[in-house]
Amino acid sequence: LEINTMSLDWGYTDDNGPSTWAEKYPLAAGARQSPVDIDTSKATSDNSLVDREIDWSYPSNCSYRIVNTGYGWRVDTYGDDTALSGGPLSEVYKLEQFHCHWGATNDEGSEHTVDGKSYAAELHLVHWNSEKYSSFKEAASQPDGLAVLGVFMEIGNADNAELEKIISLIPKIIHKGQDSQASFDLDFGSLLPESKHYWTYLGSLTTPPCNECVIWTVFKEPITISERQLEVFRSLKSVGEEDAIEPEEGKLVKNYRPPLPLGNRVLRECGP
Ligand SMILES: NS(=O)(=O)c1cc(F)ccc1F
Ligand SMILES: [Zn+2]
Repeated sequence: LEINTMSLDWGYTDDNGPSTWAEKYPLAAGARQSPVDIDTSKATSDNSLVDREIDWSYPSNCSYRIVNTGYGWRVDTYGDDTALSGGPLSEVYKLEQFHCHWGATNDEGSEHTVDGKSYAAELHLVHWNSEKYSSFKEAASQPDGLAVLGVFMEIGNADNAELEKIISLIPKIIHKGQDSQASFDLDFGSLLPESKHYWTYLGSLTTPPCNECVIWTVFKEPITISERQLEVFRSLKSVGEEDAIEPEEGKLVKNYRPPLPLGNRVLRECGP
């Protein structure tokens, strides 16, 4: 008798959420985990980052694939002519993908918090050290393998026009496993805040297997998205089309990991 419990290995519900991850993914209990609460009084602005602003160059027109991972949407880029350098980075990193985390209500949803404050959502642009390693997969097993840019998102009256290009594709990927190929000109510059001021620290992937391979750079200034746009995120489903469940079930209303202790890690900042 084979019972298909279809239970996810991990997720964000009470029985498979962040507090249970370490049972199957021991790295989740490590001392260099992400996200963290950014205690601004602990941030040091030593001279190591002075005039080392974070530099990115992304293409204006590119083809992308957006996929419903079951944990949210993810846009896979074909990071050929992308480059991230400067700031805390010693090498040039290539953009692999970007995705988002959000909550069921607007007073939660970001993964990093600032002095205990959550934002409504958080955008992650994931890069890998293509100077030292030969693939994203290999880089994800190295302590300096990945560089993730974190951008806080708060609710404003206006839609975010760049994000709208992605949101318009979400109705095509409502169910887990669905994907959509699109080539659109995405101005990444407007997915990032005007100010380049940031905090940086050494951390991990915020989902299992929680590898401790990320140099995190979190921008201080949030970007704004509209409530409607955030509702579209929440309309995604964590189950496949074939999983017969009630229409309201399986909705991805939250996919963020709460903060872990910074421990004795250094939190640096660049810019006021
Ligand atoms: N949320 S994250 O940016 O830490 C992340 C990036 C990946 F490429 C894979 C898993 C992750 F959890
Ligand atoms: Zn993420």
